[in-house]
Amino acid sequence: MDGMDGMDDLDGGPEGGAPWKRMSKEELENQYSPSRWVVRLGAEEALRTYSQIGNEATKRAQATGRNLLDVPYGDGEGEKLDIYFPEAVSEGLPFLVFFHGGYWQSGSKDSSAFMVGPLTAQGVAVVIVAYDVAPKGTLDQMVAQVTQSIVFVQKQYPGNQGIYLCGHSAGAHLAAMMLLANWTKHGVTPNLKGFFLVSGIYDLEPVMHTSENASLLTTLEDAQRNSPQWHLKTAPTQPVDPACRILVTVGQHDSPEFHRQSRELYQTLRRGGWKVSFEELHDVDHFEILWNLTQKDYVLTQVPLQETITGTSAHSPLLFVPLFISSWDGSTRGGVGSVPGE
Ligand SMILES: N[C@@H](CC(=O)c1ccccc1NC=O)C(=O)O
Repeated sequence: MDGMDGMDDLDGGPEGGAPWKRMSKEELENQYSPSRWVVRLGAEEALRTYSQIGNEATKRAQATGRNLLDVPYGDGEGEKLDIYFPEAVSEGLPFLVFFHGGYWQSGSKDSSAFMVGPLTAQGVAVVIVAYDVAPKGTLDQMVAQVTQSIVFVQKQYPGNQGIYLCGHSAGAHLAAMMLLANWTKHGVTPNLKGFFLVSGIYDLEPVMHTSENASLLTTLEDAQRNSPQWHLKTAPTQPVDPACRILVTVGQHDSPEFHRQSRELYQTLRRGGWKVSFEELHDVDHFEILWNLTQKDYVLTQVPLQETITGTSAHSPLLFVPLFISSWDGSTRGGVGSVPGE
């Protein structure tokens, strides 16, 4: 079940120092440019397709279901969220709250409703959160906004059947930062039941050294303060709800650095006592991993698998899991950090 011991030391490794520290500037740049690793499209085309699929999914979601759009969760202009409800009215709904990616400097809630169709069809309310990307927002502000959005959902829907956080890429970083949140400060403890962390970055130090993102993080202190991997390693946290689960996923075609980031977060969380699973998703890149979430069929066809992996009821938003593993062909299960039956 383990098999990964000895691989999780951020500053360890046979030659000493994290692997990225031995990379040339160009190599580091390459490792942290997800679009350079796509296999079926060119980089530009992949980014364009990603926006297009996100836009279309959002238009569809807004036109077909019950929703509340541009709901303010704070006083700031950018502090808005969209809520998409399932058709069946129910007292206590599970909520999936999604944070988009875009390297903390692009992306928007208006093109990120990828998973709304399949999840609302399964009885899950989906919340897509906007936050102030750079240069308007700093990382500290984005983390504060995301925290506030979750507090808002809990206060607005105190009878919810669980809040499940999902983030992609930079959004997975923001979701993972919520593992460290001090909720008592906010006067409410959200009913957090699960985290779905998709192709995220959890140690921000290497990002400091990439051109595109240098403006986000100017000091090592900024990077560490905003690195869930760093905090969880030095001061492990505990879930408020012991049943809370975490799924850390990365696409097969994500870069080796993205793989390392996910694996190391998984290992640190496992050591800290969290109920965490790791999945490398077969034959998907950094963007396709999210496109798959628009595909309703996967939910319906993979229910038995979902039961196996999560051990939860068929009406749980962990139906998300089968979406993630939609292209699973049997050969990647049980691979690197996966914890069968957990
Ligand atoms: N300039 C980046 C863009 C990028 O990383 C990205 C784009 C859309 C959604 C998520 C992304 N990555 C992490 O947040 C790239 O080379 O792919």
